[in-house]
Amino acid sequence: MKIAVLPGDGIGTEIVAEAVKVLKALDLKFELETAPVGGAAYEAAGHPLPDSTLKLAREADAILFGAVGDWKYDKLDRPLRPEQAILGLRKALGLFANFRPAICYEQLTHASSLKPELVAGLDILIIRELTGDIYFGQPRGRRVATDGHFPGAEEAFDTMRYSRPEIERIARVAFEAARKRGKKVTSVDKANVLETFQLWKDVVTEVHKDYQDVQLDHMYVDNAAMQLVKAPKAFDVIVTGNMFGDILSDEASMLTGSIGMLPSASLNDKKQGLYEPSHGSAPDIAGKGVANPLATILSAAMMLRFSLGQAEAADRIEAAVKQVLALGLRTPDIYSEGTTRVGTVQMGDAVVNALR
Ligand SMILES: NC(=O)c1ccc[n+]([C@@H]2O[C@H](COP(=O)([O-])OP(=O)(O)OC[C@H]3O[C@@H](n4cnc5c(N)ncnc54)[C@H](O)[C@@H]3O)[C@@H](O)[C@H]2O)c1
Ligand SMILES: CC(C)[C@H](C(=O)O)[C@@H](O)C(=O)O
Ligand SMILES: [Mg+2]
Repeated sequence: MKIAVLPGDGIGTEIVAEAVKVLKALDLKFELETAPVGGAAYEAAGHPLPDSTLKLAREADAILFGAVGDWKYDKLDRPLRPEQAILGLRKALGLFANFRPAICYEQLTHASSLKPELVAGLDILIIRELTGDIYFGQPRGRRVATDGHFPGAEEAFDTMRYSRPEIERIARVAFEAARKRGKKVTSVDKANVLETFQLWKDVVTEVHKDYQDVQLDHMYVDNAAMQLVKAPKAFDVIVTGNMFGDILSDEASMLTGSIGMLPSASLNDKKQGLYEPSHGSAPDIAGKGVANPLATILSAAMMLRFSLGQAEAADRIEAAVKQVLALGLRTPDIYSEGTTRVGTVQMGDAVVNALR
């Protein structure tokens, strides 16, 4: 089993080190190969996704990814910015299905942004389409406006696009996932305004005919953002487009206590996968040893389950995380009174100890 380890920038290196430590503590044989990505790769090789890193990612059975980005690269031309590395990997490997489970662990109900009773037992799954939408739609660019409110002014434009097969395959992923859990899918769109999402709604409704055992609801994204904080437990599986999924998953992370608790899996149709926390490189806390490594450690568990056929090892990691939380250990982002504040490395060590 070959795992490509791409730590990236900022807290990426700190949290991936902890996940690697946890993987190494399992009695499994992995070949781990590390490569630079993002700003780190730009510094080392002049490009955020060097060919050698992409090659390694393609050849590996799975990819463990940290995070990329830093404000200092904001002035670079877009193709050279660190974020292009993760977008490029998703596109190159066809990782269209992004699973972002928002689970509120029993011990963290008091760390959530919502009242404990609203999040106790929360277990929802956001399935975000990851290789389409306005993120990748062409054309895009800048030009001088020839119409609109300010003809002659500089304007910028992006294109929101989805094709029928793109929607169909992500809808199937969502219905299949719902079949194994709460049997309910909420498809989140903006069909009242956007043609792209009218097609989305039509196609999801058609695909649903093959999944009559699963309940399907449609919800506009603005309402979904509101319902997520009003009554999050009313959701089971949420399926949505690339941009709405990006935003709603950060929102959902706060129900779990912190974005440092939200893992993710990005899969293609061959079940090859990239596993990363849903958060970014957190430049504000990078290098301070305080980042929460649990989202990355839980992403490693998803990797074992989805790409490496090691469900038992995944269960063990998840149980170890629960045990560490039960011991009262908390990085600052999930700290609450009466618990013990620890740093990134101590948290990783505690998970390793709990595995033993
Ligand atoms: N997949 C990725 O690599 C990815 C994802 C999101 C953002 N980014 C990039 O990261 C950079 C910073 O973006 P941002 O600040 O908007 O988002 P961010 O997710 O990096 O940080 C948002 C807030 O959450 C906190 N946070 C994030 N992860 C945490 C953790 N594990 N433990 C504790 N606190 C944590 C940060 O300290 C910050 O206050 C940008 O360059 C952005 O483009 C990359
Ligand atoms: C860094 C950025 C390109 C990325 C996204 O928007 O997909 C991030 O926010 C995420 O959620 O993984
Ligand atoms: Mg995001």
